[in-house]
Amino acid sequence: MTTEDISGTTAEAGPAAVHEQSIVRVSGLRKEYGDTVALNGVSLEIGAGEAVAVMGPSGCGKSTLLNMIAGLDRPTAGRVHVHGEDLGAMNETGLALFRRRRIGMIFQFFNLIDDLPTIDNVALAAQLTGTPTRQARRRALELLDELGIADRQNVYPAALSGGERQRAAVARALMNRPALLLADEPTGALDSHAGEQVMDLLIDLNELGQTLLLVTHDQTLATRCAGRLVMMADGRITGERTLERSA
Ligand SMILES: Nc1ncnc2c1ncn2[C@@H]1O[C@H](COP(=O)(O)OP(=O)(O)OP(=O)(O)O)[C@@H](O)[C@H]1O
Repeated sequence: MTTEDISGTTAEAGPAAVHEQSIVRVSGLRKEYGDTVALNGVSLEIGAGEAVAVMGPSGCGKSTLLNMIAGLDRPTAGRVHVHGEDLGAMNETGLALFRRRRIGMIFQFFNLIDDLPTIDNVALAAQLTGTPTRQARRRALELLDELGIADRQNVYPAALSGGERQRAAVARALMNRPALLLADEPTGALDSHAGEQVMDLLIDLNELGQTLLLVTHDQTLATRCAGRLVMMADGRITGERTLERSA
């Protein structure tokens, strides 16, 4: 696999460029849901090419942080910059465009569309940004091929295994060559073998230069895939450390 083939991230974001350029800059982030303070002053910077895992007890604000960085929800206070863009300065249309073009997301339960064959689930991500159908399907097929599931292109999600579904979801997330790949418990619904495959895939992508932010309860996933671990509790970052990737 080459960087261009799969992540589409160019050499400028390769391992040598780690930290030279911030992909994520979050400062003083606060998020309230009624009386609940989900985030209470979170600041975090992620350099190009980094793989960062966020861990912490249930309800500590991990998914809320991910959602703010993805522009899926707006903070009560604080700033989020992704790839140099200030999310707070964007209107809803701008945020939707930003998400489609700059962010790839994978979730525990894949979020594939049941009524679309695998290839169209993947291609749709590019079609929504205006890429012509033929071109989008061509890239979708290339990605499915790189991820080892090209033979499943015409199968509907219900007939895919868990690991194949997550691979399809990764392909969809990579369609628009995102600056940032966000993963929320990406192995949470998978058996150990499929989980291993998805971990290997995330490691490969990061080694090719893809910046990765991962939320997980799974210590193995964090230590295998990430180079930095950020610990959260009660809506705050309580510590962080560099990880030696355990291959
Ligand atoms: N849309 C929402 N409306 C109201 N409260 C919310 C909403 N989203 C999150 N919360 C609350 O904010 C807090 C942080 O939730 P969040 O989902 O970010 O935690 P988490 O660390 O990701 O948890 P888990 O590990 O269980 O997924 C929790 O108290 C949660 O109940």
